[in-house]
Amino acid sequence: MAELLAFDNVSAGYGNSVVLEQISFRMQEGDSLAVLGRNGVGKTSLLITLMGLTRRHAGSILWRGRDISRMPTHQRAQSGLGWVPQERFIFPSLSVEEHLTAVARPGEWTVDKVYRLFPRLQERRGNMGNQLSGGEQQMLAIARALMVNPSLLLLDEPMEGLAPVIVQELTRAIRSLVEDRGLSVIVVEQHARLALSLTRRAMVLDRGRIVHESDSASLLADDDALRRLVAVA
Ligand SMILES: Nc1ncnc2c1ncn2[C@@H]1O[C@H](COP(=O)(O)OP(=O)(O)OP(=O)(O)O)[C@@H](O)[C@H]1O
Repeated sequence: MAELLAFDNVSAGYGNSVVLEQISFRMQEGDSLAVLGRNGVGKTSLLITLMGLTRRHAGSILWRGRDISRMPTHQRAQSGLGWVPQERFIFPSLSVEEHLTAVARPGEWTVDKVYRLFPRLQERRGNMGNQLSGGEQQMLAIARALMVNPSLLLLDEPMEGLAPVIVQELTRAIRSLVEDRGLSVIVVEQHARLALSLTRRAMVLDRGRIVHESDSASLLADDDALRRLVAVA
């Protein structure tokens, strides 16, 4: 399989402060990676460093073998990085369908296809962003990222603050993206067990460094390691 992404000794942060230190990892096409860790250890910073929104102090980021370390954020998105930020950024005065058509790029994903993945969005197609529940906004944020036809989907705490029934719906959709369609994903999640059940590989951060890497299934089966690394009960 072709190499999709490589972080090579990346240190990055905000202004002079460094919050990610010497991060190195690789992803192949079709890989799925859970990024776990306690609050404030740098999980979101990892995703936004990939999107070019932190200050890089050292190291390089290779995307399909090309160094994108200096590439502006919009070009990273155009080259196949589909970012679903924690804040969701849904526009109050655009309808569901307008959110989707506004960003559409040619490729596998169409409005009809994302409606099949999220039937709830089809029911709400004419509703404005501010008329959606938190769960529907999250579905729309993922659907909008898919409309750009990304090669790698970056999900930042997609289940945060959502009711169990919505978490189930989102889990089903993300699982189908990963398992049936072979889409490459990085999932940052506080729900460690859920993220591990959705992915093939896992990485745990602590104070900006990688402190654990393994396949997701073996970490999921190791209660002691989960407690020690991510404080999961
Ligand atoms: N815009 C910013 N400016 C300065 N420091 C920041 C900024 N955003 C995050 N930080 C700091 O960077 C560190 C890592 O934060 P980050 O949000 O990446 O962690 P996280 O693991 O995603 O946490 P959480 O689970 O709480 O979202 C924290 O110490 C945080 O205070």
